[in-house]
Amino acid sequence: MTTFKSMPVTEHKPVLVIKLGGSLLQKLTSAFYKELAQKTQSGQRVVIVHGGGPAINKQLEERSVSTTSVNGLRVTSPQAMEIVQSTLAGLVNPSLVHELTSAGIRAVGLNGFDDQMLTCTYLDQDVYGCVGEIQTVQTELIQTLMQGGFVPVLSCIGRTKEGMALNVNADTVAAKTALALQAEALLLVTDTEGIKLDGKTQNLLTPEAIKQSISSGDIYGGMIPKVHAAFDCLEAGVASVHIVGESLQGTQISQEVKVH
Ligand SMILES: Nc1ncnc2c1ncn2[C@@H]1O[C@H](COP(=O)(O)OP(=O)(O)O)[C@@H](O)[C@H]1O
Ligand SMILES: CC(=O)N[C@@H](CCC(=O)OP(=O)(O)O)C(=O)O
Repeated sequence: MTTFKSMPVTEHKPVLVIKLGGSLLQKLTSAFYKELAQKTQSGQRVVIVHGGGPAINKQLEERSVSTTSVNGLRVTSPQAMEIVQSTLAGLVNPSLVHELTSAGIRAVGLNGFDDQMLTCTYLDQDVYGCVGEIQTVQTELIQTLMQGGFVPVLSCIGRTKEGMALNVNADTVAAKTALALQAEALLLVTDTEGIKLDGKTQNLLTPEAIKQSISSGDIYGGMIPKVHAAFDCLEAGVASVHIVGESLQGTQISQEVKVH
């Protein structure tokens, strides 16, 4: 059961949580950053959560450390965890913050250790090693930064109460953060323009249809943590969840199929 600690709400401005997948971080165009800058400069509150799977793979390979994946999650040994942490917090996060600030966005890099933001337990140490299950999202720092006009940029490193770093899938961090902030919308931005079935991007899918496509193997791998993140949010009241490409076009996941 995840608990959320947040500030007493004095003003409730809508928040948009945008998760940038590692698969597209290197490929983001200046048009994308410009659009994001326009959103933030118009007063939209934005929190960015990022992954970095390909960058982690590169660093692991350079150090000859191999990892496997179970249910779309990286099985993370203590040795791999050091590389995950140093890659996400030391390379990917500063590089993204640089791109954002260059586009005029007042971005501030964070990870789950900052003000004890993401407190985790081990998901299942025997199966996954150093992978975290988020127990608490402390939003006070994020809220304070947004009130000051900054854009928090959060990498998906969690911490145990004892101060051990744990690897958390970035889609899950984005979903839990959206829930804690009672965000109006969650955008999971990835390298494909939404969920494709039979080669076609689906504009709208229900959780039921997605579960069937997972069983049939039409939704697999890195898409699985994304759709689970979407289900968690929809169940808990984040009204709008989208899996999109860089153009911000793609698939909306909704309990209801709209009839036009
Ligand atoms: N039905 C599907 N439609 C689109 N992509 C899918 C589907 N099922 C699995 N995928 C895979 O999910 C990938 C996106 O997940 P992932 O690589 O983890 O991205 P990110 O780094 O953005 O989190 C796509 O590139 C694609 O290979
Ligand atoms: C536990 C787990 O799988 N963690 C992910 C964290 C990075 C991530 O989620 O990056 P993407 O956005 O590129 O998928 C990993 O080690 O790859």
